[in-house]
Amino acid sequence: MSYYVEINKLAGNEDIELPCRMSELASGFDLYAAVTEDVVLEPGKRGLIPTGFALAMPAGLEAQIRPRSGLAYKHGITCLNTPGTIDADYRGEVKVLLINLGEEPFTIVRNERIAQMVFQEVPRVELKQVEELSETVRGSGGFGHTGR
Ligand SMILES: O=c1ccn([C@H]2C[C@H](O)[C@@H](COP(=O)(O)OP(=O)(O)OP(=O)(O)O)O2)c(=O)[nH]1
Ligand SMILES: [Mg+2]
Repeated sequence: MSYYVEINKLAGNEDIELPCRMSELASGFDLYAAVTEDVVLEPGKRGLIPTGFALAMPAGLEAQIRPRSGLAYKHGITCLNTPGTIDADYRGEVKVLLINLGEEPFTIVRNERIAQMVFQEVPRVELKQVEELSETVRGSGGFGHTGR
């Protein structure tokens, strides 16, 4: 399936790159930091990083905000709430909640790629309350009950 998603650059962010696929078949659009000055994340600290844009997705889509593996591997930088959820009806600025799990301070500079955004289809589900659930072999076994 292909979709059109509207994107709106917010005032003051004319210089910020639009989310961008870095290769033809990349799952994610890389997101660029719209910080107005350098932000230093000390080890163990988190920060809500603006991206300078807002979206309007059609019903039935969501966007997930995911870490970039390079930043995670090299610097311990990840998304605290990964995958972040952008609802189809959200019209505010998309933001990225980063946390520094590394040992060194990490500086985020304007227009640096900090995370990626993956669009997903979301089925429309209604919950139906019942008195008893259908039986399965697994039943209520979970959390490693099949072994390590
Ligand atoms: O990484 C994220 C996660 C969320 N959001 C925005 C878009 C999303 O639609 C909204 C709400 O997110 P979520 O439902 O995860 O947060 P909540 O704590 O449940 O807030 P709310 O009560 O506003 O739904 O915040 C972001 O910009 N970045
Ligand atoms: Mg919510």
